[in-house]
Amino acid sequence: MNQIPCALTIAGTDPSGGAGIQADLKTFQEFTCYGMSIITSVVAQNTTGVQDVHHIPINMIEKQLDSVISDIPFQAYKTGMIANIDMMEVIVQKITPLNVPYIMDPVMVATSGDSLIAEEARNFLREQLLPLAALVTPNVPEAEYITGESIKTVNDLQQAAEQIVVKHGAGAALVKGGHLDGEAIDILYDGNKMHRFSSERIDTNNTHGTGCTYSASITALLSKGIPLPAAVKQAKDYVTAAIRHSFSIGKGNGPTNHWATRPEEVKQ
Ligand SMILES: Nc1ncnc2c1ncn2[C@@H]1O[C@H](COP(=O)(O)OP(=O)(O)O)[C@@H](O)[C@H]1O
Ligand SMILES: Cc1ncc(COP(=O)(O)O)c(N)n1
Repeated sequence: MNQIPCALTIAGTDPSGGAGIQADLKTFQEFTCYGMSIITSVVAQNTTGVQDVHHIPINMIEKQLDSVISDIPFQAYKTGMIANIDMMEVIVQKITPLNVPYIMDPVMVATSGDSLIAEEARNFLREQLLPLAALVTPNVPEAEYITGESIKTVNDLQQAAEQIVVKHGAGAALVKGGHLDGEAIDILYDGNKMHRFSSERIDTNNTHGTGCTYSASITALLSKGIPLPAAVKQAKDYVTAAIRHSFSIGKGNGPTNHWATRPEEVKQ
């Protein structure tokens, strides 16, 4: 057994450092969790949008997974951008035997509006990957796709969270209200209880990578054995501070600030 908590992310890259693998590893580091990463796609993107995408060949994704899984135990892992069905199939095959929490950020569209996964892969993601997840963290458009229902209110967030667990088979669902108006309210349904996490809405365009940062924080905390509602509460506080102190760098939606609120154990 490792002394240090270890977490793995399986996702695409962001050379401008705000989203994807880069955001995940920065977040793991801030939570004093040893971070590892499997790259699915190299994405030419920045704060203004996605310029191009190069998908890593399937056999290299498989080999990367084998390299990590055969060598270093980890206590939680997450997926972000998985662009097509072939990638999803190899990931399902490799992760199904793992007996640690799987956090799925069902990444479909970047903050800039660019699509990050093939149209036909969305269905596969919902039918094959989602039921393996201990937690899935959709934003409003993603939850609308998964449930087929439109989401406009907090009540709709609650219904979507319940449906994603009861009907679609995720262990728990955290439906994020970042795309609604008013307070930034997220709803967690853990199969037993509805939990509500809210913060004031911060007036900023710097929200590039907020979803990646949030799900990576939860993954890091779960790798330490922190129970799910407490992990989401701490992660919500972290991402809110990271948005509040976000950087106005770049020409578009700037990135979050990972140094804004260091977790307690780091401060001590
Ligand atoms: N302007 C904002 N002010 C405060 N919190 C926000 C803001 N925008 C998003 N959030 C929060 O950031 C987190 C990520 O949510 P969201 O932006 O919906 O996800 P995604 O990046 O996947 O689209 C959620 O906790 C959401 O409530
Ligand atoms: C490789 C990659 N993965 C995910 C996102 C979504 O980012 P956001 O957290 O802003 O929704 C992104 N822009 N790029």
